[in-house]
Amino acid sequence: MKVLVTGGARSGKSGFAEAYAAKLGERGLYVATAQAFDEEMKARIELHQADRRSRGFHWDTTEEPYALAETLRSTAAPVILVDCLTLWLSNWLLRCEHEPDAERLVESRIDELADVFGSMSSPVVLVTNEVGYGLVPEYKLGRIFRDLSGRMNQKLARTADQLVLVTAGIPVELKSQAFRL
Ligand SMILES: Nc1nc2c(ncn2[C@@H]2O[C@H](COP(=O)(O)OP(=O)(O)OP(=O)(O)O)[C@@H](O)[C@H]2O)c(=O)[nH]1
Repeated sequence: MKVLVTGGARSGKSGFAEAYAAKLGERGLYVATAQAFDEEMKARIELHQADRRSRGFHWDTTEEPYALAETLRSTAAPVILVDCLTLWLSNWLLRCEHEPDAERLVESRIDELADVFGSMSSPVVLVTNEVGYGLVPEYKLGRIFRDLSGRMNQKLARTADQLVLVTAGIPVELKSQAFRL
């Protein structure tokens, strides 16, 4: 079962993805891609960790800002939840930003991730963001990020058995296993 959960910031997508993943298996691996660059982010992450504990979500946690494909390939966890791909993408773009072919380099990471996602036999839930609804970003890097995010989501949604859009806390199923072509 390959699930892609998408939505805007604070849409409730992480909470939904976590509850859904917990239904797919009692134990699993939570893969966090966020990095605590400042105190605000550190506090936010600690809050998430405390919140998970208080809700009785006792999965193993791993923090992996870059090597997602490798993590998915090597894990023996019965269920995997990754939160979130947008930060993972941004981590890669910032790492490659001074390379002349940054966009192509990051795109090849997306392709690698999509390949691994397609070959997963254990249930996996990936969380991503809808980033393209606003204004065209003023800076080139922002525009590249927006385009890569859109292409990444399309590639993963094509492979997913199920695509869920979360808006204002309400999950809407956009693709179900029954409609997989
Ligand atoms: N490093 C690390 N990051 C974590 C951990 N738990 C959660 N996160 C990160 O927290 C982020 C999600 O939190 P927020 O940014 O507050 O949520 P949001 O995506 O804006 O809001 P929702 O749409 O409501 O989920 C994800 O990118 C996770 O990677 C953890 O244990 N370690």
